[in-house]
Amino acid sequence: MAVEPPFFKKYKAIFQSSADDEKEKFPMVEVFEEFELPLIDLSHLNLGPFERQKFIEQIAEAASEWGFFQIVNHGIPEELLGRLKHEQMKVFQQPFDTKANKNFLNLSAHTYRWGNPLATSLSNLSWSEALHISVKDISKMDEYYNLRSTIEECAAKADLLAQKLAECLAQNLGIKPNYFQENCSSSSSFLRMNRYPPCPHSSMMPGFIPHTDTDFLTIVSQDQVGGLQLKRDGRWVSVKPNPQALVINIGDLFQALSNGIYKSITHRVVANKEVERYSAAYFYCPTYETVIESCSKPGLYRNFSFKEYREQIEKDVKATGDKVGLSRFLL
Ligand SMILES: O=C(O)CCC(=O)C(=O)O
Ligand SMILES: [Fe+2]
Repeated sequence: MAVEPPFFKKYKAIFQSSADDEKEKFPMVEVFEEFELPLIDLSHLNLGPFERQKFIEQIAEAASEWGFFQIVNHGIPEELLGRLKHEQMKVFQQPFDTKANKNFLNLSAHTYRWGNPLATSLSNLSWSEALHISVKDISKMDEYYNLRSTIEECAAKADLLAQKLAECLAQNLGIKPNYFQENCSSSSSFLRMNRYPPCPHSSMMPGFIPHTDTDFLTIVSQDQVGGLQLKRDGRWVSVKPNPQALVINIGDLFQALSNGIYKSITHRVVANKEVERYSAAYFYCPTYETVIESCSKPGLYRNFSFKEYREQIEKDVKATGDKVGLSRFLL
């Protein structure tokens, strides 16, 4: 039984119509270099007040200059991340028909995504498959015990790490220390496992379309293949994989909360031509009722609840094929 999603079959018309369209040919190859993101050592947080302050300044600078950074000594054991990848490989090796079944893993119908249902051209067709799981639903996954328990363990560890980072970033802005404890519950976040099959046309189409993340911050564990790119000064920059590090990026909600000081940066993934790539991302989110309000005045954005933000995105994606995002909420 076939494992790979039927990209060519489903998107036949798009592949045919773009075959002789010169414009479509090389949208993915304008990368100029592989970049090492700011690399920050989390163990400094526990060395005393001076080191802690230095750590906070470092991540705050990375969050405002880059919107992205990497952390080492992050407290999520390498063994656990290895186990997650192993389980991830196993689950994506299931037949496509099994993965696409609406009851797959006993989770909701939209958990499994492949390609982009709204793709209109190669440039907005994602050559990847993903399992997007709400943390509150993990306990329902009773059939795949190892996957479930591994995800559970990862989500718990990632949640603590996300909270720690968010609190440091907030402290730098003068936001009260318990802001995240009050507004994020351990089940308001999401975990996404991504798989990028080898892509014969990786110079023509993204593995994951350019986007910003809809959360406070994201923790990404990527394997050695590479392909994650972020937009900096109008150019695409590749993030060099570092096996010891986790990638952290600021999401839309922290950009709004920080009144534009921290940047939610557009990023994408380019799939590899020959080998598959895996990544897992933890999206640190508040409860739906949480109202996001700029921490300083005058605010760049009007207040909005997380629920309103998600609903607006859903509307925009349906209407335009893309998320409009924070610019909708500018004052
Ligand atoms: O695969 C990656 O490295 C990043 C994936 C990503 O940006 C996402 O899942 O939002
Ligand atoms: Fe992302």
